[in-house]
Amino acid sequence: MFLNRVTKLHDRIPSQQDYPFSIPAIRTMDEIEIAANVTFFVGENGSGKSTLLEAIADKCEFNTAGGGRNNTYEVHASDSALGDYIRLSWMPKVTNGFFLRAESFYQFSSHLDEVDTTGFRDYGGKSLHHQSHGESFLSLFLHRFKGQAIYLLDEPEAALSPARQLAFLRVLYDLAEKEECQFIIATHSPILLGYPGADILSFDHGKISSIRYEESDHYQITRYFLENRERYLNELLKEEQDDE
Ligand SMILES: Nc1ncnc2c1ncn2[C@@H]1O[C@H](COP(=O)(O)OP(=O)(O)OP(=O)(O)O)[C@@H](O)[C@H]1O
Repeated sequence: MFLNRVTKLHDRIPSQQDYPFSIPAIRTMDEIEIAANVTFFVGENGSGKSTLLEAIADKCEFNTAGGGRNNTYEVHASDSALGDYIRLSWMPKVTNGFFLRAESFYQFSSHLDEVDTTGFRDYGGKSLHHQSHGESFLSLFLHRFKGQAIYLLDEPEAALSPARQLAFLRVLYDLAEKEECQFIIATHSPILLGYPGADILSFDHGKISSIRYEESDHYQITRYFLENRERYLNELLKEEQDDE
């Protein structure tokens, strides 16, 4: 493990009312201990997961649109709003890694087409544009990701079928356990969250706190839905009709 703590620099904050400090979990954040090789950020939409992940990518000097340190290309050059207000503590420090952001992966693939001179050696042997969305993600994980590095992934499940999410768990295991790579992953996937031994940090209820897998909404709602689909749908759709 490399990154072991993220500290918010309280004295520098200009206003608690403005983004990103208007987000409750970011406003109340003090210090986050990163306790495992695989850490998940979970929480409701808008709870601040991407904001913090992007700030960590910024401090790692990765391209905040997606990529590693050497990937500079123009795409909504998003200056991290939080990056200047956090400090990362390392033991030891690593500079290798990658920030995966599903929404700008297309632009990253175009950037790679322009600069690659290796026959896409680190990306499965062909342009990412010539692979499906899910295939290109898995190629990245399988070929580009290696030891002594930190990987920041924002909703990697976006492109992956349930079967490929399981395949990703296997890749994650090999990288985290055998190569000792570190991962921080923002996710809504109850499959990915099931990774054994991961630390799950919830951004819900206005604070960032470590929770058990079974405590996550993702696990509870998915489980309840699968076990009670008819009743659940009846209630849900009836409520909508009643509302009309
Ligand atoms: N550049 C910005 N300026 C102002 N507000 C922003 C900006 N980016 C995000 N926000 C707001 O901050 C909140 C947190 O956004 P963020 O993208 O971090 O959430 P998230 O937990 O990653 O959500 P999701 O699960 O939907 O990806 C949201 O309410 C969003 O509208």
